[in-house]
Amino acid sequence: MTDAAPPAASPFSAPPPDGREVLDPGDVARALTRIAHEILERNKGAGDLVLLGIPSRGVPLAHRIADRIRAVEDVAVPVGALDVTMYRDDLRRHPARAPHPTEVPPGGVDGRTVVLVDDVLYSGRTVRAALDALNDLGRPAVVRLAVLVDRGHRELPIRADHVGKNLPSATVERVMVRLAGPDGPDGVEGVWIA
Ligand SMILES: O=P(O)(O)OC[C@H]1O[C@H](OP(=O)(O)OP(=O)(O)O)[C@H](O)[C@@H]1O
Ligand SMILES: O=c1cc[nH]c(=O)[nH]1
Repeated sequence: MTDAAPPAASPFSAPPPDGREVLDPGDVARALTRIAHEILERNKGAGDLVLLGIPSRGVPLAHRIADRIRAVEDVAVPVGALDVTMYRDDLRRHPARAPHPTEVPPGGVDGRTVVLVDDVLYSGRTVRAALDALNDLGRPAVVRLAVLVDRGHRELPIRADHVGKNLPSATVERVMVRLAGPDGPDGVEGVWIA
């Protein structure tokens, strides 16, 4: 007999029949507000900041963080979109992904503090692709990463600087982020996929 520790608790550790809400609209709003404040603190203000959202949900999230920064500092931080489709390392396995437009704000990224924004951080492969995509746009002074949810299970040495919520999860789960507008009310759901 062994004294093995029980597996780490997961917020959705039993197979939920229809998914389980792990963040509600208020949780999402508070997480985005905190991320905006953290970005400002770390950058000592909004100077030279550029937010680049990774499609699809990273783009509206970047705009929402920028709205919060404007409310605090009265500065309109440039926001753009960074498509990573052609930089993915699984392109051969999943060639049918539709690219989204990359939109670089006027002023570009050279010498700026670029904050990449995405909804979920999991293996880290999307962020790896984003760093390659960014490299083709210019040379930022600093690149940081903000995510609404970090669910662990990294496959690459990548970490986020600003995390809305750390959600322990099992690999047989999928974390689904819903954003007000296209997806209904804001929320984060854990869905059992095995
Ligand atoms: O860390 P990773 O393992 O790369 O996973 C995280 C990525 O997975 C999801 O994107 P997905 O490719 O599902 O596309 P979507 O944004 O259109 O949902 C999510 O939006 C992140 O971009
Ligand atoms: O659970 C996951 C894993 C990757 N991407 C997501 O959006 N959710």
